[in-house]
Amino acid sequence: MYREILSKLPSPVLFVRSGQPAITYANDAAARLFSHVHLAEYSMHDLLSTDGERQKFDSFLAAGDEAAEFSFGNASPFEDAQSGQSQDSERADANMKAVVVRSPVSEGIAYLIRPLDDEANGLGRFWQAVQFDPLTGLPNRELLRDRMDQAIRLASRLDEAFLGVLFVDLDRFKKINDTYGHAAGDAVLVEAAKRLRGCLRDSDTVARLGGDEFVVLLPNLRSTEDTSIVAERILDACAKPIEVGENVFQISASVGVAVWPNDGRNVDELLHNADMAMYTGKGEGRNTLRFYDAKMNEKARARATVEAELRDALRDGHFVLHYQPQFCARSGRIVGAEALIRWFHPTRGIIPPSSFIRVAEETNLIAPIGDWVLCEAVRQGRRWKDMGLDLRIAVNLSGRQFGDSLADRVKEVLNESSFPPELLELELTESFLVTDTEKAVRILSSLREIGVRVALDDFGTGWSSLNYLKNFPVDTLKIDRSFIGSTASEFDGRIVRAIIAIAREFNLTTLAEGVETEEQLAKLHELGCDSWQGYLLSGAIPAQELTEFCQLTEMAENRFSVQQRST
Ligand SMILES: Nc1nc2c(ncn2[C@@H]2O[C@H](COP(=O)(O)O[C@H]3[C@@H](O)[C@H](n4cnc5c(=O)[nH]c(N)nc54)O[C@@H]3COP(=O)(O)O)[C@@H](O)[C@H]2O)c(=O)[nH]1
Repeated sequence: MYREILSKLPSPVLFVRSGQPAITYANDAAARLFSHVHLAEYSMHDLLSTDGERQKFDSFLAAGDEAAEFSFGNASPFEDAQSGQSQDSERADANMKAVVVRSPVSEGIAYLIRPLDDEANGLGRFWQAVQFDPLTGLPNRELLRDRMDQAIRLASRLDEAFLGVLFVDLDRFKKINDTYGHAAGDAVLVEAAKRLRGCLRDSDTVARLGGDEFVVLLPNLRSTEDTSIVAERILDACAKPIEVGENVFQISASVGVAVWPNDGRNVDELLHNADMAMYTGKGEGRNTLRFYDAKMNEKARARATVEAELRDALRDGHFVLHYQPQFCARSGRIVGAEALIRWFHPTRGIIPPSSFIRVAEETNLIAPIGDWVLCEAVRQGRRWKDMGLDLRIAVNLSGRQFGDSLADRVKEVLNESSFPPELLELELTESFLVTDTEKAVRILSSLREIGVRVALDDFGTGWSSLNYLKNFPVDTLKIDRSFIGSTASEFDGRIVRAIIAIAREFNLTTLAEGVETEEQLAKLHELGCDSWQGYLLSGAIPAQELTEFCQLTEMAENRFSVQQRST
């Protein structure tokens, strides 16, 4: 009962048990005063305002006096964030009376606190540091959680009240940080924080969780639609250019929304679901607004299962490569083979890459999987070479593999199998080249030095810029199957002709993919395409079948020549 009374006392009280460094107990008023910070993680020393006060406190403990008075709350052990100086000269925020308590149950010191400031102002810089993000001055995660918790309690007592939680993540922020340095990144964050604050009412909270992640709390909403009005305002505010020194940055934001009570009953669920909505939107493009729906959780669970199974597959050797033959248009001979991964799932059978490459990329499992593909394809190329088949092996790369260490790794893999570099062709898409052109030129040049070939996959679909061809050392343009079409009438002759003309101009070879009919092949030949692949003669097949296929085509010399077909 006494504990109950103590907890309800309007004055803040702390207690530290003898022999323990940290605060043992805080009554409700003290917890409120310190904004529900975990006081058990702090000692009384942490709370005292100056070195002088701390010395006085130590002497009090050493002397064994029954009571003493101290002031605390300001400089404490924390340095001034701007100057790095301690602030001993500044005023205290509270007075504290320390009283020794000796009872049969417990022995220690009780501290009775009398705040000098009003509670709403908090306890100066000490609590500022504990509850606010030092860069932007916004509430941090702890304070946000506390405010969300309070807002949920309040809304629970009201009829038809809603809370909106908006998870905001800046797009392209990492690139600014990496390219222009942390000072520029910090300036962008400060400006973004200011803009977010400007989109809200005083009673709303915007907190910075860390990095480029912010959360907006809209308490006591009358309608869930209000969240979209604020979210749209945030998207607009973030999409305006940000000037930092001489640079102008064009960023945007992705926003995910979860609404209490429909999308989560507590702080964790709301934050998790708003985050998931944001993440789903970001996956579909930038500058997006997504509202949480329960299916996102199902998708996330399914994704987590695939991720775990992919790890098992890599460990247990459940991936295999199939090879799709590539034909020379003039001779009709097989000149190469594209390695395409397949997953032999123990219960679900063969799973095509379209069902797992994206998860592998999102989880970065694509790095070890892609490395396995490279090694296995080169080993197979070596086996064919040993049989007298000089096939060029094409390997698809993920953007995640396209880094500064790529050339060294490729060299290592080629050396391990003594495989000629000119028989390896790495396929990449133009999207690899757009984010950091200097880096792309560096990587492609080191691949060129080794002597491996590079093909631009899906050429003409999306990012194409003739500048790439001028600046990037590549060897082959793969004409995307969407231009070849599935019937003769869908064959886009103008585009295919243009791609072939561009390739000639830049001294590159062309390879058409997705050739399914004789008519398409005849047209490609007419337009002067160098090589092709497609279901017309073969999809991707196991290595052994391709060996037999090559032997057969060798026997039927020139059987597949387009020249012969078209004449
Ligand atoms: N990073 C990696 N990506 C890989 C790897 N292996 C495959 N992939 C990528 O997955 C996508 C789907 O590949 P897949 O299901 O194997 O499909 C390939 C061919 O089977 C298919 N194809 C071939 N001929 C035809 C045809 O005549 N018609 C038709 N409709 N489809 C055909 O095309 C796919 C090959 O495409 P591309 O890579 O653009 O040449 C695909 O994007 C693969 O790139 C891997 O190891 N790593």
